[in-house]
Amino acid sequence: MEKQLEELKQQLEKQCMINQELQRQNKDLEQRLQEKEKLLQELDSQYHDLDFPSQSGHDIDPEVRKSRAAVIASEPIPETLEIKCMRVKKNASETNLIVKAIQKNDFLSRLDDEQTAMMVDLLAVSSFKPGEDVIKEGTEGDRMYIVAAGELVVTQAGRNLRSLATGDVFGELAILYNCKRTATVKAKTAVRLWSMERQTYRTIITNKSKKKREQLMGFLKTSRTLKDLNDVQLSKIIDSMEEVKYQDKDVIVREGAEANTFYIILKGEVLVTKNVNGHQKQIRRMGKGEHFGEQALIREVLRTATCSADGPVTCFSIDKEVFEETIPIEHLELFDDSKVLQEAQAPEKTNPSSTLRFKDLVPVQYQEGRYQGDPVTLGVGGFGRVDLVTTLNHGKYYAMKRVSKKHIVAKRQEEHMLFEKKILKATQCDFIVGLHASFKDLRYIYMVMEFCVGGEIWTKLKEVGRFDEPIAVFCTSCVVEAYAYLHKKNIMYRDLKPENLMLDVKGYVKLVDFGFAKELVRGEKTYSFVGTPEYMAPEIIKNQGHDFAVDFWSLGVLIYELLVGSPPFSSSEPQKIYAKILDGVPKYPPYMSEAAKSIISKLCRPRPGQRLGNTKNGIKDVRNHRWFGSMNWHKLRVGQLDAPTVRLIRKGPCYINFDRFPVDQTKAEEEFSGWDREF
Ligand SMILES: Nc1ncnc2c1ncn2[C@@H]1O[C@H](COP(=O)(O)OP(=O)(O)OP(=O)(O)O)[C@@H](O)[C@H]1O
Ligand SMILES: Nc1nc2c(ncn2[C@@H]2O[C@@H]3COP(=O)(O)O[C@H]3[C@H]2O)c(=O)[nH]1
Ligand SMILES: Nc1nc2c(ncn2[C@@H]2O[C@@H]3COP(=O)(O)O[C@H]3[C@H]2O)c(=O)[nH]1
Repeated sequence: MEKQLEELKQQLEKQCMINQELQRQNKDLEQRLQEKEKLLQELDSQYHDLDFPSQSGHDIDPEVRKSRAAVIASEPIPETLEIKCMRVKKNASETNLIVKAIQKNDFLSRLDDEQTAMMVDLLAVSSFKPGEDVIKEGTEGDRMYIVAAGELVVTQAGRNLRSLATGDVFGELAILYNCKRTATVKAKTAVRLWSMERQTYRTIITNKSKKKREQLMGFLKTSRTLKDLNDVQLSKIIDSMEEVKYQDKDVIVREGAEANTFYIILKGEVLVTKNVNGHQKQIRRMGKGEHFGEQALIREVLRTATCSADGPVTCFSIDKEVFEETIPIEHLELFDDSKVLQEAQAPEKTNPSSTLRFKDLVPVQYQEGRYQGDPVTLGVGGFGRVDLVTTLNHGKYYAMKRVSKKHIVAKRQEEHMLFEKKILKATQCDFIVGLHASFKDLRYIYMVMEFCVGGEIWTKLKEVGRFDEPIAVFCTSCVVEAYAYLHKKNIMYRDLKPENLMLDVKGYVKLVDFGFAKELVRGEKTYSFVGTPEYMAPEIIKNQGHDFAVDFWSLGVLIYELLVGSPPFSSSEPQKIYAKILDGVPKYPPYMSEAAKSIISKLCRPRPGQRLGNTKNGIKDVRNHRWFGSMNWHKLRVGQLDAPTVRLIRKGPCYINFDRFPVDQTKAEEEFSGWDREF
């Protein structure tokens, strides 16, 4: 027995030693693997522009595809607001708590003083008993909260994440749009909360921004110097102006100094004095709506008087340089791209919609692989699915977008859908996907588009990491031409991102997905919250009203993402993305060229009026930027340039440049409300 035990012990010891040796070998192997991976990564980063993976499209479960979804706040903004909630007067310590909470929150702290003050004023109070849910994971959010007193717990899928206490902010993204709640927040003790509904927030901010613009317009119209400018030009000046604050006795303008800025007083009073025999003599006192320093905008003069703040003063100011970039002083005309655009439109395409019948379209099937025999799906977006179809008789391929009518109604996207079709139908541009026909039945609406065989720029970018400069320049140039065409027709695109750029057979880039495009009268603003978080301009996030300038902001973001592989303002949490955008300073990697940095920083200027593309020469200034080097815009327009993007396109079955999607087993419900009568 003892001998057996001894043998067993020896065997165990032997086994232990073997295990240890195996563990050591494993560790060695792991280390070698890591080293190999690192080497591969290094090689990959050195040769990313040359290498191209040889395998065909990946199998994709639509749930896990990591392209970025656009967001939208779809409620209409009423002109006036009846505040349903209990508006509570706050005492000093409550105000202090709220302001501190806002200041320590990533996103809210970027709002301006006026918006913060308004928030303090409008927060309503609510109470919850221990155990009650304040927020339920997965539901749609409609308000944000600040903890006034008590303790709460945050859980996600039943897992405890953290506790929240007095002064903590939660659910703040919901004041921007109807996002899904990412966690459950439950009262642990009895709690008192400050809360603000999105509808309240957006209505107040929007109406305030509108009023402010109207007021500034009124102020500018009283200026004799600016009297010859029309509303569109005045609106552009407002877009370029910056708010500046002064304290009591601050000298804003000093007599005899060089002059280069024009001011409008928004708040407070300004004293105008002049030096008379060595003494400062007061000439006048100016107040809200009055302006000074306008001489500087038209002629080289030294300041003729001193203007100083009498108490705290807020002004809206514009520098001479910026003013001249915004409005051509010599001849006050807006840019005219009509000649260029006439060239861009040629040659005209014929619209074959009359010959295309729904019953003649058949799905194309995968010819090999896991999904062999299944219909080919080219893409799945937030609203629809795009399938590859062909015609029975002449074998042409089309991309057919199919969207559930019920889903459109549920998401209140009826108008957007009708507009998307209207725009695509009216569009004849080589840089915008062509629409051949549209159909509808009880469950779906369908749009039959030209098939962009080269796939998404987004997929190509993920495959190679980042683009070399010639490819990025080429892709961006195509977008610039699409913009020139759309803006000329007074259409903003509003959803630029690599996911919405497709390659045609020649490697030319086309814009797809016009779900967020909108027609806008020049000089007017729109106040909806739309776009993809990473690509959103600061004025959209701040609900200040936006226009065509948002497309130039997103162009800057696109150039950055094409060259770097990820966008300049990014995070896994949308509120952090918005905070970064409002900070507005992208970090440029060392390998980025000076020309690229220059064009990105000019396109991503926070003030829309100062943005390249939106200044006095319009889109011509973008085309003329040195980053485009010797781009031959004419050859590009007529399709005579060799596209450097062709080397990104794989050869093989027609779906080889697309990810593969499993067949859609679901069937949308029927929808009878009739919104699609005009579709
Ligand atoms: N003309 C086309 N040719 C080839 N593929 C296309 C075409 N149009 C769309 N696709 C593919 O289908 C995907 C979804 O299309 P689209 O973006 O129009 O749908 P959506 O539901 O409106 O998406 P989103 O969520 O961006 O609003 C695209 O990203 C692309 O991969
Ligand atoms: N998802 C998540 N939410 C948290 C966490 N800590 C606090 N919260 C808050 O819980 C809230 C749940 O609803 P939201 O997704 O609107 O916003 C969430 C956050 O404000 C956390 O660690 N993860
Ligand atoms: N010289 C002068 N400037 C005035 C008077 N009232 C207001 N101002 C403003 O004071 C500003 C001082 O700088 P500017 O000379 O550029 O433009 C001047 C006017 O806009 C006035 O009576 N005389």
